[in-house]
Amino acid sequence: MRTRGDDLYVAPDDPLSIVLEAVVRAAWLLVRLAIAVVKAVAPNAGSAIGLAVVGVTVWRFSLAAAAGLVVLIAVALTTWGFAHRDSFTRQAAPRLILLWRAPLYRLRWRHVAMRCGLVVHPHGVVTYDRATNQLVPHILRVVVDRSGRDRLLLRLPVGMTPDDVAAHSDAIGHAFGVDGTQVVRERPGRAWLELRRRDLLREVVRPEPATEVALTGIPVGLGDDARLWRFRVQGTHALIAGATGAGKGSVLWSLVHGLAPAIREGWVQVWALDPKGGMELGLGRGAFARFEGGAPEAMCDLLEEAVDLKTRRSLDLATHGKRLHQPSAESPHLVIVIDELATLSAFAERTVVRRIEHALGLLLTQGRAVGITVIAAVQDPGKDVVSWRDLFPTRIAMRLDNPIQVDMVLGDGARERGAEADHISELTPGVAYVRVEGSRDVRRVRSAFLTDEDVLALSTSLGDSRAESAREQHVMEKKGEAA
Ligand SMILES: Nc1ncnc2c1ncn2[C@@H]1O[C@H](COP(=O)(O)OP(=O)(O)OP(=O)(O)O)[C@@H](O)[C@H]1O
Repeated sequence: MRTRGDDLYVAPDDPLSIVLEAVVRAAWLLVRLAIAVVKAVAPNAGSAIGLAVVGVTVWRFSLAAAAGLVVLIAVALTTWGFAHRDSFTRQAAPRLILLWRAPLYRLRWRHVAMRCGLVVHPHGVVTYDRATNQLVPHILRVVVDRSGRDRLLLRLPVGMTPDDVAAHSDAIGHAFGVDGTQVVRERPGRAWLELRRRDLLREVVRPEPATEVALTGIPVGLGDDARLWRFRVQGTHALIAGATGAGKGSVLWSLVHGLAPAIREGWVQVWALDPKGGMELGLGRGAFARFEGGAPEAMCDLLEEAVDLKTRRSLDLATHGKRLHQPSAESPHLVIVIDELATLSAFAERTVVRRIEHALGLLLTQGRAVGITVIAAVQDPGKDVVSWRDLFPTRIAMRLDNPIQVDMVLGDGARERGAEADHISELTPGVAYVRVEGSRDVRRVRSAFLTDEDVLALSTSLGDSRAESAREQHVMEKKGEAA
């Protein structure tokens, strides 16, 4: 006799039950996928509107109508792309890419963050069931910019800092298949994670035509954010560190190129010291008001002359009750360029070494307010240079040999925050990392490249204009004497 219980009994290997279970599981998976897609798409207005329009078209009309709409939009965009490539690349391309990339980042983010170890490890008892949701950063915004970077604005969970994100950013970059990453602080509790998909700095950067000069920011190259790299000259000293062939020379020449109009007008002067016998700076010596290339005593004398100038200017400022020097043709801003700081005193006698160190120390500690800027290049930031390093507010790390040198130049933790100067390729001389003024963040840049012909032309034109103004001054003096 069969009981009620026998009727309900279904054998585990019953084909019908297997199919039913598979259907239920598939439906559940689809629902979860749909929820995940909606959650990933919803925060991005563009993707959300696009999805909604397609959904409504299918619902109100038909699938074919929705497909037709998509094809129509695609044809319109392709025509725009062919007809006006520039405006399409500038305006449409980043927005279109964002439509699919933003949801994709959101869909994969939690999994990638957990796998890469970007997780807060809670202390004490975790009572909230879904606590893991709060242990990885939350993506607040995704931005795709024209320079080939995707930027994710993260809200950090309690217990996590931007440095923690930076420490795991390399692994996250690999997971998303990008070339490089960088972390930039936004405000407390938030940080931008920048993922570099295309490297703007792979191409050689040509110098901008030098126009009006502002000593607070001379354009010397390009940043990987597609903005100009501006080099502050006023009120600072700069140390440029890079292995041989890293492109230190191109930073110096780009700077002289950018200063050229002011040099012509006479309110900026560049004095150059090239301890390597003029190999680097000698080519364009016409650009410099003073040049010494090799003899330690002569270089020392030049530095001491600059110290005398500093003393005179300090007295002058004090007499007139001023705190800051204003450059003018009578009292030009002085830029002292030293091509290899470590060899400046390497071959000098002890007394000369002491004089050089004394003069350099005075210029670095007291020169800024009186319109004197020292810009020194160095190959090995470890050797003999460390004692000077802290006196240079602006520091630039070009290609370096090891990660320790990066922190030595840019400051502790700079390497971890993305300044991978030891990973700069030998094939991209001129690429460097610089500290962003007023913050601990670093920026990746490439200096503009002036060929030897450019340097010679610059040197000749600046040399000629200086000779011309010397002639004019001589004539004026003669007239004055005659009167
Ligand atoms: N910004 C740049 N863009 C493209 N190529 C560059 C750039 N800077 C330098 N180069 C190339 O790299 C070579 C080496 O550059 P440079 O002499 O400036 O390096 P350096 O760091 O001054 O080396 P060293 O310390 O040995 O003098 C140059 O001859 C030039 O061909």
